[in-house]
Amino acid sequence: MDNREREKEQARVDDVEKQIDQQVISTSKAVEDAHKETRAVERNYSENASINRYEVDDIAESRSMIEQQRQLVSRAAESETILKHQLRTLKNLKGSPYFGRIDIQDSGEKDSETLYIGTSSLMNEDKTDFLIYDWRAPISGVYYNGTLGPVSYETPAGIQNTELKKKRQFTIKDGQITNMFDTNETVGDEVLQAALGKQNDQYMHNIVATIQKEQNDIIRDTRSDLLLVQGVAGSGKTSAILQRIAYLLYHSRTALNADQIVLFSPNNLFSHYISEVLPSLGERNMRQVTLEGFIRRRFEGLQVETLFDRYEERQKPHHQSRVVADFIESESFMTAIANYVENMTIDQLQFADIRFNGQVFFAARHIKELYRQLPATMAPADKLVQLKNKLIRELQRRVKDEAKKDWVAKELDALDLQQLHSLYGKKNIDDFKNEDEQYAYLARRLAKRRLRVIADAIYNNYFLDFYNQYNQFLQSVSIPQTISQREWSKMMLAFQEGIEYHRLKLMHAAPLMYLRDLISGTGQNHSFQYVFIDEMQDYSTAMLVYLKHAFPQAKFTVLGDSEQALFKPLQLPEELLSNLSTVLKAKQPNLIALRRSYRSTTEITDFAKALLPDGDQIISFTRHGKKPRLLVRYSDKEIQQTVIEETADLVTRHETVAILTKNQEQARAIYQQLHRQKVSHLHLLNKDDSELPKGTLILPIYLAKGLEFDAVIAADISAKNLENTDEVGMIYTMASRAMHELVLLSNGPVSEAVNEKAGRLLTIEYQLPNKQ
Ligand SMILES: Nc1ncnc2c1ncn2[C@@H]1O[C@H](COP(=O)(O)OP(=O)(O)OP(=O)(O)O)[C@@H](O)[C@H]1O
Repeated sequence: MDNREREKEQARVDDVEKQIDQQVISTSKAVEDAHKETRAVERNYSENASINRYEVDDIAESRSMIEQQRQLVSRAAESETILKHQLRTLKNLKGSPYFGRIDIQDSGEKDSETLYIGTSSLMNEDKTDFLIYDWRAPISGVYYNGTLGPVSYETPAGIQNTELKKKRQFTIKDGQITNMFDTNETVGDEVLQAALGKQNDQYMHNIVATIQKEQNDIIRDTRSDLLLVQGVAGSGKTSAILQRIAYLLYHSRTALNADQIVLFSPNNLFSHYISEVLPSLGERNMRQVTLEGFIRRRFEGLQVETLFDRYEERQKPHHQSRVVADFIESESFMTAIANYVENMTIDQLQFADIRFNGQVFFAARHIKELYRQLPATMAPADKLVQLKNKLIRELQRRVKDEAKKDWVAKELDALDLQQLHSLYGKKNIDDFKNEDEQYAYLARRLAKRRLRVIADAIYNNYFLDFYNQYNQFLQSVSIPQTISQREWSKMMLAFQEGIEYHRLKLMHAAPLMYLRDLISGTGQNHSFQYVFIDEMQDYSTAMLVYLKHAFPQAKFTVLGDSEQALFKPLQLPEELLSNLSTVLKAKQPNLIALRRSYRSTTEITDFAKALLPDGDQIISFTRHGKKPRLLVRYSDKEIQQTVIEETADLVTRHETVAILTKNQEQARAIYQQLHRQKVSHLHLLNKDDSELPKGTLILPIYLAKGLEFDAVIAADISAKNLENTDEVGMIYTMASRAMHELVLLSNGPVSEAVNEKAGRLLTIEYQLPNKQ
């Protein structure tokens, strides 16, 4: 491109930067004024709200005045928020105001129109012209999707046609164009290469400037109620869905807010890693939850096995039979639960005593009797509400009786002055005729206070024993022929024992939550509009059924890579979509496959894909680096020495070096070795960590899911070490975390997962066994 063109573009950038500067000044001033205004109306409001509180005549008048004032306060606060948001947007644009330009010509028009595309829209000061178009605006779709020539794009008014005459890409840094060229491709490889060649960062970056066509399809899909993204490691699944969230928020400003979107992320490290993407696009973060956090909140007081526990458990040679777990985690098991609840008789319902001070307060038999008195035709959930009302009324009556009991008298005697004072509430000693009246009052108050635990128990359905109920269900459900009665009984026993010790296996979580919700009519949240699930291969079908039940109004976007399933068999994407559509009751399912892998160098991706039987479908991105190395050692001592040497070498070139292990125990052992060597910036990560520091990180592979590092050392891929795991999935996942360099270590003979083809893509170094 000639220099004149570049100068013209630079002049435009200069001009836009100047306008941004001016708008930053005027908006900052406006923010300041708005803030003063908010403070003023707030002050006014609090003054008005405090006067006339006692004169009855004035109450109505002052109420309406206060309401008016309240509206003023909220309006003032709202305009302040909007201005602050504008200021943030301007600051985000500053320095790098846009990354794309399209020239389009509508039919019948003499001239073409030039539009510039950036992370958000910007108008000139007098609001007559768009200086920058938001990347999410309908017309911007053309930039990502179209090749030169006739193109169409979707608008709220329908499909529009136009002709794309030019597409230009820019890299602008600190207000200077550092790179610019015209292209006919989606986004030229050159810019993408530059973006991918950078060092890994503590936070994931947005990819607006370089979104690829298939990713754009994911981002702009607003029709599907189930969008399944099956993408190979490093293909930008996570990046694309975060952009998708930004897109959805932009397009439904009035109907959707960030609180109505929830992302199930694989672990806390990941949540932290992606937390800057949406703010960098001027949007608020959606809610994030890990499966563990979601379950923990629903089983208070119980220690539920986590995915991580389960990974560790499954590596042990004699873990529990998969057939039983597969059945419990299946859709048909959940259907059996629904049928069981629907046909349940009163006699099958498992009521429990509600106890107080070590004694039965409401006996299970009594509660059942109350339940029996309710109309048989009433829906179970309604019946439960009625039952609770009855119990609460009875509790209120019994407060009086309890107040006369000894324990109340004893407790009253033991109260200090301050406690006594608080017990009086609004009354004081002069309000009572005599001491008896005063005592009766205090006793009632105290009894009521203490019995609040019973009210809570009623409210929380503690009078139903869901564990026992589930146990009954396990006894009654018909089991498939593949499972022997012995295996089934063993599992039931383990379940009961677990409950005794307040422990629950993860496989029981979804069915138990479902059973509890269906009986109690609770647990559903209708306000969520979108649920995103990352690393879906970690979710059982039963859990997905439960999530659909828990978020009945939500559209689902589900991401996964079955190759990274560390313990599950592969499933074809189409088969998966069909299963998921049933499970999630989808009417408009859609499947998008991502085959191009962006994260790693060509050499690393080529090795990783050679491990897979159907790896040929993966397309490596052309960005070259060193061949991955395989270092084979034959003793613990030598392998330890190699870890130390390789780490020392890699940290000279990279900011983050991750040593990935099979499990936490091995991670801890390596940490101790390196710690003794005084390796600096050394971090051992575990599942409760939520920050991703720079330096040398040691972590088990299941915690590295979704993350990426400049360099990776796979600590031990020997056949012996990876026994009892899905060796291919394990090595594939480890290798695909590396952006620039990969070193594989093996203590003894290498796992057979590294087949001949994969082996040829490595630089292999053997150190012969030490014969001493
Ligand atoms: N269009 C793009 N432009 C620039 N970078 C991209 C693009 N797509 C993906 N990347 C980069 O590739 C890397 C991998 O992306 P991401 O983590 O979203 O992939 P993923 O499919 O979720 O990976 P995995 O399943 O292995 O965790 C990230 O560094 C991301 O920034």
